[in-house]
Amino acid sequence: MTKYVINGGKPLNGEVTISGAKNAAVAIVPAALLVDGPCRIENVPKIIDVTLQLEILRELGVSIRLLNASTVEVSGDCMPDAKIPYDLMRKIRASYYLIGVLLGKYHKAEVAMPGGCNFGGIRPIDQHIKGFEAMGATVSIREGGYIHAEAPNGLHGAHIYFDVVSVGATINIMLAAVLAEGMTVIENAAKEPHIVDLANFLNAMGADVKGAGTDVIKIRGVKKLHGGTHSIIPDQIEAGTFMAAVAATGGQVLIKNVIPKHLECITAKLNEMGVEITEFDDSVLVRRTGKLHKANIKTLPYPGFPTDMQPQMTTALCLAEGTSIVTEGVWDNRYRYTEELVRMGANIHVDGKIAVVEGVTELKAAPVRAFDLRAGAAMVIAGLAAKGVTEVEQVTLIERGYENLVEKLVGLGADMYRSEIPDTVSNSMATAN
Ligand SMILES: CC(=O)N[C@H]1[C@@H](OP(=O)(O)OP(=O)(O)OC[C@H]2O[C@@H](n3ccc(=O)[nH]c3=O)[C@H](O)[C@@H]2O)O[C@H](CO)[C@@H](O)[C@@H]1O
Ligand SMILES: C=C(OP(=O)(O)O)C(=O)O
Repeated sequence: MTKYVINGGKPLNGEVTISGAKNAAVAIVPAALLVDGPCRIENVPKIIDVTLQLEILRELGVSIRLLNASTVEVSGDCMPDAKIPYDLMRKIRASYYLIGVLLGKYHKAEVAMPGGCNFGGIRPIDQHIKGFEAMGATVSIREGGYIHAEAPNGLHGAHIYFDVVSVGATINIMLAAVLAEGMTVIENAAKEPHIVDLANFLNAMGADVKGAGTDVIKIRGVKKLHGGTHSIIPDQIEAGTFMAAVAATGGQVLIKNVIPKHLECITAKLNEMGVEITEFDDSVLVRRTGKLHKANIKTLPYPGFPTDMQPQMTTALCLAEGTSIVTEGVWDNRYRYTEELVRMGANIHVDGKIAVVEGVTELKAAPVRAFDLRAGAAMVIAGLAAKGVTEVEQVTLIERGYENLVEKLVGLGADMYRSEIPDTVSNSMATAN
């Protein structure tokens, strides 16, 4: 069992450098398989989801060289028929990008259903399937939870109108379309920064993708892609998490290696809450000295407020004066973590997609669990703000998406450490209890 032990109640001060974006890296790493020749990918975050994505590529026989701590070189050749272990695929969401990649390059794919954060219900892939079918593939779900997709005559361009704005479906269709015959048009596409980063990567390798970052993306298929170099954008959500942490604890932190434009929706909300933010070219200075004010938040697809920042901001709002209303506009159920905040003295009532947060003057330290990646980040923020010792369990879920979180927070003055109790010891403790 691995946990974080946090002796909270101290402000954060200093400088922190943001790593490459998880949700861009987990798309760009498999996208490298579309390329003939080696691709050098820089600013790759050292997080569990990327490690797993690289392991999946190794299962496909791909050669991967780690050139330094944050640069990998991926060769485009693979054994498309190799069976990737189910257990590996279902550990992360982004494993399903292998469908778009393998279907696009080899015209067939058989991969296990993906995993990822559990928001209490299914995470559908109907829009992905609709897109692949429109491009000429047949898709079926087979025994053992495997998705089988094939297009014996190759994929052709298509006009696809998504019923919902989906990051995953937009990426999967972009991956499938770059080598397809003719033009694919995606309408009602997602506009997140990682969609633009993927398009920039693909274009740097010789693809013809236009309109990424708007809700209409046009992809003209090309015969082949060539190798090259690409640097992954900074992680909007990691930066936002540090911003929310400073809001909750107070203090002053310079957050470096960010694209301030990607943070605007978070910056605007924190300003409303009384947090001062100064933007520089590639950094933001976040400062909170006074009280926090209430704010209402509604999560929406980009450029709206990101759902992946909802738990962290709700945690900061627990300490704001007055009543704040949070509305989750993307997922049906992303409030499970609020039970843990209530155990720390927060006053939150959840009704469906709405959480009503009555501010309290302090949170109290308690043992808590990370229910998922961002829920875990919220627990860390709560632990940093609460006086006393908070222990956060199940932190490997947090490490799916945050590089060196403990080291970065300790560098800002947090009093915390990562405690690893070998499984045999923790199992015998559980039995004794
Ligand atoms: C690896 C990755 O990038 N994960 C992110 C990605 O997840 P992911 O790509 O899974 O999320 P989507 O954007 O696809 O989901 C958005 C909404 O669309 C619905 N939907 C999605 C696909 C589909 O075929 N049918 C359908 O109805 C989902 O249930 C959800 O309500 O975007 C989410 C929304 O910003 C983020 O929370 C995740 O961090
Ligand atoms: C929900 C998230 O990730 P995933 O889609 O990979 O589970 C997240 O990054 O907050």
